[in-house]
Amino acid sequence: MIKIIMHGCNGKMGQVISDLVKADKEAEIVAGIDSKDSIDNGYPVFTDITKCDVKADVIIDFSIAKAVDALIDFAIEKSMPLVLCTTGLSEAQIKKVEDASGIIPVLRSSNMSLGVNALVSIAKAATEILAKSNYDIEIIEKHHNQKVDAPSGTAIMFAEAINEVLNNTYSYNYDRHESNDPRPKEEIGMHTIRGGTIVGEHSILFAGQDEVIELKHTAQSKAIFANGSIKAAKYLTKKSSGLYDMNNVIFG
Ligand SMILES: NC(=O)C1=CN([C@@H]2O[C@H](COP(=O)(O)OP(=O)(O)OC[C@H]3O[C@@H](n4cnc5c(N)ncnc54)[C@H](OP(=O)(O)O)[C@@H]3O)[C@@H](O)[C@H]2O)C=CC1
Ligand SMILES: O=C(O)C1=N[C@H](C(=O)O)C[C@H](O)C1
Repeated sequence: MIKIIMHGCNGKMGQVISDLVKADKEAEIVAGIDSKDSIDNGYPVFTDITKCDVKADVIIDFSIAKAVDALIDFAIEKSMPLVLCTTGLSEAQIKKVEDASGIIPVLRSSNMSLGVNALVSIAKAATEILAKSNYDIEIIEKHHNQKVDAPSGTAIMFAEAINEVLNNTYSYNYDRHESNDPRPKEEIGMHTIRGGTIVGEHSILFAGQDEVIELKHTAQSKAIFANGSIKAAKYLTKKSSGLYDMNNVIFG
């Protein structure tokens, strides 16, 4: 039975995970950390991370970027593996994550679903063929109206994977609201839509002469991310220090 600390336990993802773990015979949440102790979760909730003294095997995090520095310090101090799912991290925070992975196991992924991680590989293969044939690449992401970061972590993950195939020669153009020129070839357009309760949609458009190919992933519930994070937590408890992602969990 693995013992989990849920960071961001009262949020939308924290609550989905709390419900799923109740039915999981191999895992239990032993404590939560959040900004307020406003929900009866059946486990203790700490509003100050430095006061959390509960022993656990792993931390799952779905919170907010500004909480991540203290979270990393806590995970290192307690020598606890960390599954880091919060998006919108700064470059300095990403560096801090990398440094932390020299001390503890850290799994960071902007999308915990099997489908998105499979689509990243498909998008890379498509880029090999289509970018060389002068297709333009645009990424469109849609999310609910409560999301605070833009573009989504997943959109950035797609862009970085595609750009890696292109030897990192493409730049990113966000929404083009100030553009007066035709589109240069070597850019990836990034577009954000926010509305209602959209769980998460990501499209990668390859637009060529008189034809368009669209790769699309639609999240139909938050359970796909929650289940991925629980699998990742189980995986990480068996690992030594290092930086992991969902490819390690899904594809071995
Ligand atoms: N990697 C993935 O697959 C996925 C990643 N995400 C990412 O996860 C994050 C959370 O998403 P979601 O659950 O929808 O967001 P929510 O806003 O619903 O939940 C975040 C929770 O974190 C709490 N919080 C705020 N400050 C702190 C703090 N200092 N310490 C601990 N908790 C704190 C918030 O409290 P309060 O409301 O009071 O501020 C809230 O309860 C986002 O960055 C999102 O993009 C989401 C889905 C999938
Ligand atoms: O905030 C969300 O909801 C989601 N955030 C992640 C992101 O920024 O990519 C993953 C998922 O799309 C849902």
